[in-house]
Amino acid sequence: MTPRWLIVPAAGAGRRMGSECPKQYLCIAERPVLAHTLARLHLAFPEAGLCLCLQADDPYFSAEWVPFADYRRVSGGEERVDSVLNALRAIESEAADDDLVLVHDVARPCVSIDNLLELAREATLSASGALLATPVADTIKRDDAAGRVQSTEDRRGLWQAQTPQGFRYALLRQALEMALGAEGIGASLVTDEASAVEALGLAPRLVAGRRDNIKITHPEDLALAEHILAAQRQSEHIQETTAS
Ligand SMILES: Nc1ccn([C@@H]2O[C@H](COP(=O)(O)OP(=O)(O)OP(=O)(O)O)[C@@H](O)[C@H]2O)c(=O)n1
Ligand SMILES: C[C@](O)(CO)[C@H](O)COP(=O)(O)O
Repeated sequence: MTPRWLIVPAAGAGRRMGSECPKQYLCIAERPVLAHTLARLHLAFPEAGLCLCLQADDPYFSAEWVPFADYRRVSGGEERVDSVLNALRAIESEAADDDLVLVHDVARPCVSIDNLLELAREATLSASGALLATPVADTIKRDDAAGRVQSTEDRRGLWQAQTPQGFRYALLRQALEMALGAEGIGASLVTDEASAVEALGLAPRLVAGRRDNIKITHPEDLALAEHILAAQRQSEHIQETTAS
């Protein structure tokens, strides 16, 4: 099932990147990260409605990077999860309770089409939604707040969450309104949409994704993303050549 709505949080400041402009506007292969991410989402879900969360005074954005016919610009919030809730509120009058909503970080331009389609399928089948994730492949250490190892964590059963994460509109709206409400767990603990749904006592499905669906966060991630996108383009070219 193709999602009715795509929410793309793109209102972050990119502090950990330390660049002049927010990381979503840094260029890879002569196009901003934002353009790559939106193009990838459009390739998978051309008919979806896009809600793009941007800083209200974002001076970098250009509509030329938006391939979607149906798109809305939504003001971002203080935290990532606030931006997502703003988008859900913005489409309230148009959304049906069982509309499938996918939320995908603008900072993840390398997500594969196959993973996007598989996540949408699993999110459709799971009443509690679904998220892309990868099993932890490194040993996990917990520090003692003084730069030393306090403990080694049992990594069995641990996953690194990615995006997209997909849920029905009514469930995601209820989960975020409750998590961020006066009695909620608060934005600092809602670092992804799934955690708000889990706070309702539900268990979203984990969908094993590719490890190269990286979130561009630190300076070294940009060159890595550029390499991944180049390799994906080469692979797609080879597949097209073989098919023709
Ligand atoms: N108030 C916010 C904060 C983040 N994001 C978006 O959420 C995604 C994941 O957040 P993160 O990687 O933390 O981005 P930043 O918050 O920009 O990075 P930093 O924490 O380094 O400032 C990004 O696409 C970012 O643009 C958002 O829409 N609104
Ligand atoms: C949503 C997310 O990408 C899942 O791993 C991650 O939680 C975003 O965290 P950030 O600190 O807002 O980058």
